[in-house]
Amino acid sequence: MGTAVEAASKETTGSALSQKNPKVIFVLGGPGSGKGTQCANIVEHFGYTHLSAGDLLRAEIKSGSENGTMIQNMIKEGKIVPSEVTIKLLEKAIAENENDKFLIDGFPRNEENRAAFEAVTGIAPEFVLFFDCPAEEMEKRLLGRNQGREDDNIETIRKRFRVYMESSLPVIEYYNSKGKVRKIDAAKPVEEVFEAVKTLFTPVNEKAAT
Ligand SMILES: Nc1ncnc2c1ncn2[C@@H]1O[C@H](COP(=O)(O)OP(=O)(O)OP(=O)(O)O)[C@@H](O)[C@H]1O
Ligand SMILES: Nc1ccn([C@@H]2O[C@H](COP(=O)(O)O)[C@@H](O)[C@H]2O)c(=O)n1
Ligand SMILES: [Mg+2]
Repeated sequence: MGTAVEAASKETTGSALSQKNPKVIFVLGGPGSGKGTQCANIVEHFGYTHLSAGDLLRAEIKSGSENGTMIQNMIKEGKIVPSEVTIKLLEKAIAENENDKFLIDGFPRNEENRAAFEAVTGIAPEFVLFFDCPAEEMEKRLLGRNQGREDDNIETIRKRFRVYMESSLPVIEYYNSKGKVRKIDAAKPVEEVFEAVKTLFTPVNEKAAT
């Protein structure tokens, strides 16, 4: 059977993205750090398409897919869904969109996600936008989010924090060692965070003119 990465790389030639060379930015940070909020701002100002891995998984549950029950159970437990499932959803979303620049939010969440995405798609991110926020602030935001998410309860939030520390931070460290991480202080108010984000998306010549 082999590892997920081996299985994934066998599919590279048949990747749904073989006709496309998209520009990808990974948007990472703890649960509730503000990834979705800031992605919406970036979409509005800079013309990217936002793909949230969590939203794609939740849509897959709603669609009545055969993987729905498994995904629902993993989300309830704050666990990471196997890469092949999430990568297929991301590939399809990228392939079906006419845009060629994407914010991939909440992915890669662990080393398996990272290595399998690279093996399947051959895509390396332009950079990794990392929202750095203290756990107490993230907990407060998640408990106040009020969007009816099944994982916004204190028990699941604690599990998600553990997975973030153990599995997701090492991925951020990996990209940091490659000089790809752009760290933003995400504990500030939304507008201030976006001011910092903007500087990463504004071309250098435009910055000089202002
Ligand atoms: N800078 C901020 N200051 C205060 N509240 C914020 C800030 N950014 C986002 N929020 C609020 O915090 C909550 C979580 O934000 P958001 O959904 O963007 O986080 P996320 O990183 O996408 O979380 P998850 O990983 O759970 O999807 C939302 O209710 C949002 O309105
Ligand atoms: N790469 C991913 C991303 C998310 N999940 C699961 O979805 C949950 C919610 O994700 P958000 O980004 O919307 O917070 C997350 O806790 C995981 O259960 C995943 O498996 N793989
Ligand atoms: Mg989100």
